[in-house]
Amino acid sequence: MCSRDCCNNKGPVSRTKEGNPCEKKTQKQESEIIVPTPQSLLYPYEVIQEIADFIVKGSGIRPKIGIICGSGLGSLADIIQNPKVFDYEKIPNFPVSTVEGHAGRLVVGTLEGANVMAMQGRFHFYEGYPLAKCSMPVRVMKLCGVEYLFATNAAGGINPKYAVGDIMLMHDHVNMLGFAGNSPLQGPNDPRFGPRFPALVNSYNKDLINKAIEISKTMGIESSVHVGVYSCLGGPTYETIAELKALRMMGVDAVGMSTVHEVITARHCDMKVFAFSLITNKCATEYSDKKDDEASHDEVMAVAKNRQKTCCELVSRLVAEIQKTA
Ligand SMILES: O=P(O)(O)O[C@@H]1C[C@H](O)[C@@H](CO)O1
Ligand SMILES: Nc1nc2[nH]cnc2c(=O)[nH]1
Repeated sequence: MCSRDCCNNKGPVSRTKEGNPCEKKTQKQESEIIVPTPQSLLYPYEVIQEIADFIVKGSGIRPKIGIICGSGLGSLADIIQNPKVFDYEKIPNFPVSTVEGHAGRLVVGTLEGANVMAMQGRFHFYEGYPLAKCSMPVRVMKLCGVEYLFATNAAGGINPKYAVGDIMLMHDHVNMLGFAGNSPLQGPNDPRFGPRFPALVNSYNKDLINKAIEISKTMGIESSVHVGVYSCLGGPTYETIAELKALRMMGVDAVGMSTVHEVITARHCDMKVFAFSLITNKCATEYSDKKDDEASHDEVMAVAKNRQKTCCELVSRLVAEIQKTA
């Protein structure tokens, strides 16, 4: 609210580059101008290092594989042996999870003999966090020693061949937030993390995709496992029919609200990436009055709960493969 008697503006005073137009500019006011912090400066290297040291010292483990649990897939962290659990609130400079199905804990331990750390709860853009904050834990993983990122998510299936409960191994993405000029790497680049202009072709490790396909055959689930393209939108709304049609025309097979900025951050610091979507709902691409066509978080959570055993087995077996060849 503007406090000047001369002013009729009773709304919130917005501090733009030009300042409040109804106040005379003074020297002091110039210094009050708020310039948004570039995303890359939100978590400087030293802060990430501090968080990583806290986790490595606190757990006594240097993890090689980092796992991000998607909505309703927190059980991927429950299978970790000898777990050392860190609540996000207790980790210095860590955000908190605000979404149902994302517990807000970091679990460090072993899986199939490999040292791993898992985020039971990720951060989303729609929670109000900038992308660099959403993907900051990936950099923490890197400085903890992580070489492989496993990112999982719940997603809507746009490809008409996909059924609810299927798994889509991600082999590429369409970065819709990036199209709009938003990136976790926006701002000055710190070369200790990676290069100014990272390439993203081959972001999704082909060997790991092939291994996962082989594993799906031994598990007898190969007919419900696909390889496809994921796209991340800002959320929290699910998509309109027109948006889904447009995404399908662009070659997108599954749509969600996460993962892409984590993958960008991981590739920037040269981590090997494996990612999959659990198809929790089918996205309608034609107009109809059916209530069934409406996505809901309850459905997402219920399907994830039903399929968590399969997802856990796929992840454990792939970790075992990596450990075997280490
Ligand atoms: O964290 P993920 O991407 O798995 O969660 C998806 C996107 C939203 O957070 C939520 C919507 O139901 O599921
Ligand atoms: N954007 C988006 N995210 C999801 N997460 C789970 N299902 C969906 C969906 O249909 N759309």
